[in-house]
Amino acid sequence: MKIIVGCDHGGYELKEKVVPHLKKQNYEVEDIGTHSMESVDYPVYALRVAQAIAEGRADRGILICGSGIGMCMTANRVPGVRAIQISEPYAAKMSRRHNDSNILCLGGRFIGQDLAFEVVDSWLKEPFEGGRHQRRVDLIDSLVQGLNSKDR
Ligand SMILES: O=C(CO)[C@H](O)[C@H](O)[C@H](O)COP(=O)(O)O
Repeated sequence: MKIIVGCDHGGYELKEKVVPHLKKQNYEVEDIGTHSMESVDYPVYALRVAQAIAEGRADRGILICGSGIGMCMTANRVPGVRAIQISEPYAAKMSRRHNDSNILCLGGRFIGQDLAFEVVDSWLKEPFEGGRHQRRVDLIDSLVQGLNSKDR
């Protein structure tokens, strides 16, 4: 599984811990930065990761900013992205089982290393259940397409 990871300055410290944690488990990881604590704008990184997921250049994305909220808002503007902002493992699992979430957004200022690892690991390992949940996930995209249709 290939995982693309992005962060802003608020998520940099946690990202620096999450990337080696993923590599240790033999995931293929692309780290698109940022690569320091210097202040940057989170939408730039969120969009890069979201586009990579939408275009199939990576299987999953992880975005980390101060709260994870701005990253999540931005990523969900890209069709095909189902980003979540959460801080606990059961929500991570449910977002996989029922929503087939493909980007996990974490708050580097909200969550410590151990809990972050637990959330990431639960999220990566949990499968999507499909069935009635696939119908509902498909509806998300079709409803958005309807909203964007010129015929409406
Ligand atoms: O986008 C965010 C909130 O949704 C992130 O937490 C940012 O990291 C944060 O807004 C950056 O704030 P700063 O005061 O510029 O460090």
